Amino acid sequence: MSEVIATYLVHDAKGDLSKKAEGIALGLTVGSWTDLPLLEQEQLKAHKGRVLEVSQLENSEKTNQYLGKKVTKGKIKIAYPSINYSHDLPAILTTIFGKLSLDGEVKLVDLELSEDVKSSFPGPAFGVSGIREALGIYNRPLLMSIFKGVIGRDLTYLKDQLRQQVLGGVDLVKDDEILFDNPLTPFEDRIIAGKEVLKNVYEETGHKAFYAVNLSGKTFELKDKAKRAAELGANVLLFNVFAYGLDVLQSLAEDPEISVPIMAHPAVSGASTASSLYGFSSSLLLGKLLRISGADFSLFPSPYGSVALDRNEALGIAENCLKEDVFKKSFPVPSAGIHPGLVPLLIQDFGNDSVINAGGGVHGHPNGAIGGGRAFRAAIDATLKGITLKQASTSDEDLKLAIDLWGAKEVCK
Ligand SMILES: CCCC(=O)/C(O)=C/OP(=O)(O)O
Ligand SMILES: [Mg+2]
Repeated sequence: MSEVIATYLVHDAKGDLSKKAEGIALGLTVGSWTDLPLLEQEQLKAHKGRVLEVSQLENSEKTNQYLGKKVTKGKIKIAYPSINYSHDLPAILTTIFGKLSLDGEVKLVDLELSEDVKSSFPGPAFGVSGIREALGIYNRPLLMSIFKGVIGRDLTYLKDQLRQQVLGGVDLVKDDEILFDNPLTPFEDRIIAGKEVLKNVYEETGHKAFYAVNLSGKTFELKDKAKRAAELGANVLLFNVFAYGLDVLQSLAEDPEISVPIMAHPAVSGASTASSLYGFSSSLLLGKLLRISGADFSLFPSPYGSVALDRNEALGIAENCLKEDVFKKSFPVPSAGIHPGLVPLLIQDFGNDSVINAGGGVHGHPNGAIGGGRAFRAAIDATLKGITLKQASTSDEDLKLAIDLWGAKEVCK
């Protein structure tokens, strides 16, 4: 069947979940049903939403108190025939969660696309395998650092900070998502300067690294900027997807002239995902929908960082990034407040096909960004060898300084 199946989490005051489900299925497709003449019912059958599942879940009294009413919590699955909409996310989301997103305690927690609908989406152009091949790294998580304190600084400062980070052994360096086009470090100049620094470090040390430059500006300027970035040899485009929209990401990812990996930043997405009663699940928005729309990397708050995400949600994002599908896998990038002492947890939870991402955890190291990068690399190496960080720190000063400063969350084997 050519359709999209939506799964909703609902908290319904009327208490009749089946009636609510039927109301949604009809209301978002053919409107009223039973009072239609039989002939019309026959004609509209192909367009009617179908309720696939209704299950009541255990509700908490806390939710009733919060809402000031007794509600019934439930999971509802509804199939929407793809004949009703064009196979793009704006149409699909408007159909399955347009008016409904405004109608009380309803959260969209999953979307399943039939194979023919999936064929309208690009998925990651490079994916985990393509990024690994480009970097020549196959058997460990990637390590990424983040420019910090570059706003108001010039290109010389940016180049030096990039050099320090890469000399520490990181595989990628990303712009912070709040660094936009600006007169001191313009977008194109950052790409050119970044390539120069990365080339110099590679020639000096043999260490290869990529720079993810923040693609920003007005929506209708993005494509030309991205094409220019590709011409200049940009390694990766960082993109604040949710300040623009998933369909804008897709338009960049599927453009053959923009053959550059895209790194999706979750900025602004918290407005849509933070509530347990409304909006989207993080695993759907930051995992599945970013992947089908073409993100090669998906950044999200880790379960133990400075803006911690619920652990199951964070694991759900990673699962949706990596599960076998027609699309290439996208790299999950648990982030925010990450330091070398968290590496065992990160590898336990997210495995090798992930990117360990840190700003303060690199720049805040007593030996600077070089020490921070080296501490992370030592932590990754130790963890993959089954050695505790404490053990490893006896022979690695940078790692010792990091866990003395930030602690270490060892994972008992
Ligand atoms: C979830 C995105 C994290 C991010 O953008 C960022 O800049 C993290 O910085 P640190 O928390 O690692 O300093
Ligand atoms: Mg940031």
